[in-house]
Amino acid sequence: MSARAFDAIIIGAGQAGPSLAGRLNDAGMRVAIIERHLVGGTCVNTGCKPTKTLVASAYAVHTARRGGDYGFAVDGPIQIDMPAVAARARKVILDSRAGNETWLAGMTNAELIRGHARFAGPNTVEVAGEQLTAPRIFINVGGRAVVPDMPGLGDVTVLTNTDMVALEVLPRHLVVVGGSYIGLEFAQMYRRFGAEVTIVERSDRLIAREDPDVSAEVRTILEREGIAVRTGADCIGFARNGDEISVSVHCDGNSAPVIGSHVLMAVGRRPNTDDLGLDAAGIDVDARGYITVDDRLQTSVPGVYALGDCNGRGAFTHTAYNDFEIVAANLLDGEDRRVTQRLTGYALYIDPPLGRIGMTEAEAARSGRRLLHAKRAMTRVGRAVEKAETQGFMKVLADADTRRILGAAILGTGGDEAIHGILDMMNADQPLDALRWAVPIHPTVSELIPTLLLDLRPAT
Ligand SMILES: Cc1cc2nc3c(=O)[nH]c(=O)nc-3n(C[C@H](O)[C@H](O)[C@H](O)COP(=O)(O)OP(=O)(O)OC[C@H]3O[C@@H](n4cnc5c(N)ncnc54)[C@H](O)[C@@H]3O)c2cc1C
Ligand SMILES: NC(=O)c1ccc[n+]([C@@H]2O[C@H](COP(=O)([O-])OP(=O)(O)OC[C@H]3O[C@@H](n4cnc5c(N)ncnc54)[C@H](O)[C@@H]3O)[C@@H](O)[C@H]2O)c1
Repeated sequence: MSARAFDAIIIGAGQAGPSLAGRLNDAGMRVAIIERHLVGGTCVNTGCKPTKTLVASAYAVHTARRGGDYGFAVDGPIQIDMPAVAARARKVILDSRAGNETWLAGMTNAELIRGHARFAGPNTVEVAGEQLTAPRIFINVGGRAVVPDMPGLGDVTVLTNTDMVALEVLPRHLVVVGGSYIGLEFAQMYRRFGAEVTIVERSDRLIAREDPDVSAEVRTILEREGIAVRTGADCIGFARNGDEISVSVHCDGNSAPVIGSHVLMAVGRRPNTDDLGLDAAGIDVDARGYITVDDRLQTSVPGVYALGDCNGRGAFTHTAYNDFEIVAANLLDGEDRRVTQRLTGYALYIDPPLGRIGMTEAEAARSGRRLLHAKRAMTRVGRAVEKAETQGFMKVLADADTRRILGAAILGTGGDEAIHGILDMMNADQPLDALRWAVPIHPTVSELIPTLLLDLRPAT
């Protein structure tokens, strides 16, 4: 087997790899970046980008159906052209992927190598019949959908996010197993495209990592659109039912199974670390297969780093990108950036979206702090009223002694954007009082953030 030496090897061209290749390339290092499938990884090809494109199509359809709320009528039922909807998502994927490929091709010191990479030793990776060596290796291999061994699964065909973003037909009835980010986003968009939709969730509430009032409001929003929600599903199993699939939900024997034409499995993701030869390099993983890293993202082997979803320290595009920023700043800019300095915000892209940052109420209560709390319904937000999008609420939690915000949720129109006002304040480590004289723009959702902070009262 031939061997080549590089200054750095990057495994995976997802959300951290290409940006890191760019910085190392600019620093004059000879870089190999290895990709076994599609440049851009999950976010570009089967995750954020196609789903948010589909969410936008579904929003447009939904708004058209609500014409009466805005003073217009559409002549006849709204016709959905699913191949055209899918083609729009495909174009966004292909443009983004091509942009990434062109960017990589323009890096004069970096070489994109196509193939599956596997460690042969601490400094050695095998790919496409070659051995590559480098003193620094960066693992950015991401993850994939979990399809657990559930009763009857071998007898039916189920879909994952990868299949869903390429679907060109409208399911008669989509059964979504898993009521968290992936499940909820697909459930609402397919309901809006016209499918019957049932969500089957094992926990006793949807998106169970959030506070119970968030879960309850999300459920109300989805049920209002005609989505059936079956929580506390203790007996999920699958069987063929003619051309369709029967999904059992409860063990009690009284509740009917759901008969669906399509089933989406959205019960979590697992890291792509099982076929990477990590043993050959002595790189440690945890019980769930995530690569163990220190605060600067170095693995158990000096010189080998793990970035993005595969290190279990984040599960978002912005956390993968921030991993790149941390590693690049430490290696190239003489900084000392650490992952524990990161405040992770995120959004759930149902409509209206949920913007989130910091602690939930349960986490804040466990912290033992004296808490302040404020909540405001979106019916009391002028911008939401004007847009006729008044579902949801915004709420904030603060520490009564330090007067720092601990966490916030904005479940409402523009919540994914407005949450940044709070996110930025938390990052700047400013007290609540810093917003006392802020003059936000009217009419916005953000303009209610200072008002919300003035409403803070001791939590009961
Ligand atoms: C349906 C869905 C919607 C999402 N929506 C959002 C969202 O709205 N916002 C958000 O922040 N996040 C979202 N995410 C999460 C986001 O996509 C991931 O957090 C992000 O892509 C992680 O980036 P990464 O670089 O760690 O891995 P990835 O993007 O998965 O990239 C890893 C790359 O490594 C390659 N690879 C793996 N193993 C090897 C190997 N042995 N050799 C060579 N190459 C290899 C893979 O082919 C892949 O290209 C979503 C995810 C899904 C599934
Ligand atoms: N908007 C976003 O930023 C966004 C969107 C989609 C995905 N993502 C990322 O993708 C990751 C995965 O999302 P996800 O929704 O697949 O997973 P998840 O881990 O967030 O939720 C999995 C859900 O499935 C349920 N579940 C787990 N095992 C089950 C089983 N055996 N049977 C029945 N139900 C079961 C859980 O109770 C949970 O509700 C997220 O962590 C997120 O970071 C982010």
